[in-house]
Amino acid sequence: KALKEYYFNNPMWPGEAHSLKVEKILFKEKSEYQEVMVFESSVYGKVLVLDGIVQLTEKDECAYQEMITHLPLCSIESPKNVLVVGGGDGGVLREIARHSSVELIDICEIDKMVIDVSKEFFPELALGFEDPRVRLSVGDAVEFLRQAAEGKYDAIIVDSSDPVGPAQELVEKPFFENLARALRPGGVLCNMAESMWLHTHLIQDMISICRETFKGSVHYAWTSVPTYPSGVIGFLLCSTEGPPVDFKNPINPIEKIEGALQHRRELRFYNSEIHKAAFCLPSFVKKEGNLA
Ligand SMILES: NCCCN[C@H]1CC[C@H](N)CC1
Repeated sequence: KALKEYYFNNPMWPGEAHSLKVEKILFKEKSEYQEVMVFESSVYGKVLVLDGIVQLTEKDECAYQEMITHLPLCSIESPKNVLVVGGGDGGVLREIARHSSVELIDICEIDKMVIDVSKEFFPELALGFEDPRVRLSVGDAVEFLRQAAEGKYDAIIVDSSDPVGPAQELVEKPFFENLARALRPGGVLCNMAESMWLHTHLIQDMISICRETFKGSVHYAWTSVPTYPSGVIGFLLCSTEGPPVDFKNPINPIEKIEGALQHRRELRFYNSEIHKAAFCLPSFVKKEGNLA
């Protein structure tokens, strides 16, 4: 009931709610930043909820974690230094670990409770923290990016929650400018970019900021995540000035990376065909948001 009420009043999707039957609440506490809850659902396995918003479910998390990771990493020759902003559940780390060329995985997550809860209830995601290449910083990514060395990373993945809580600052221009500064020439950013059904204005604002900040290319891609509002979620793929990046044709296909498909947990959603398809947009999206 509580989950439903919040959805009807949530500014991100006013007037709509998507409900899951709660079999059993497994964890519910307030961290320094948000309310963290885990419950057992009837058909989607365990569910992680932050401030009443579904972050991931065991059944469909593969679509989001695999796409947000491999869309950028399969678009550049051999990624070495990667940064994750957010992603405290560990799912993106699990996916980055499939890329044998990667030598350093920095992650900056603000809420330690999310990490601890994932380790307790979502071992299939938290296994991402076990990779020796992972270097964890618990803190505010805005500060982390201010301090980041110029041109340090080949790829940055912003796996954030919605910009209505701790992640509010992650959609503002100064943050994108620091993301661009921390990337090498021809480096790539993949940013969670909400739903094309619900958030075209927010997406347009982010695209305008990115077009000014990233002098390479800026593209919108999307995937299906049944437990997110409207059932889809998008990603902004940006590259900095330098060697051009063709996001729509993966030059580093996952199928050709030794051991990638089976590394730790089998790849369930992403493949090179769905990579290309992800950039195909409905007409209203191309028209409305000049998201071509
Ligand atoms: N790392 C788990 C996914 C976090 N991404 C967000 C979850 C909530 C959604 N409304 C938007 C994406």
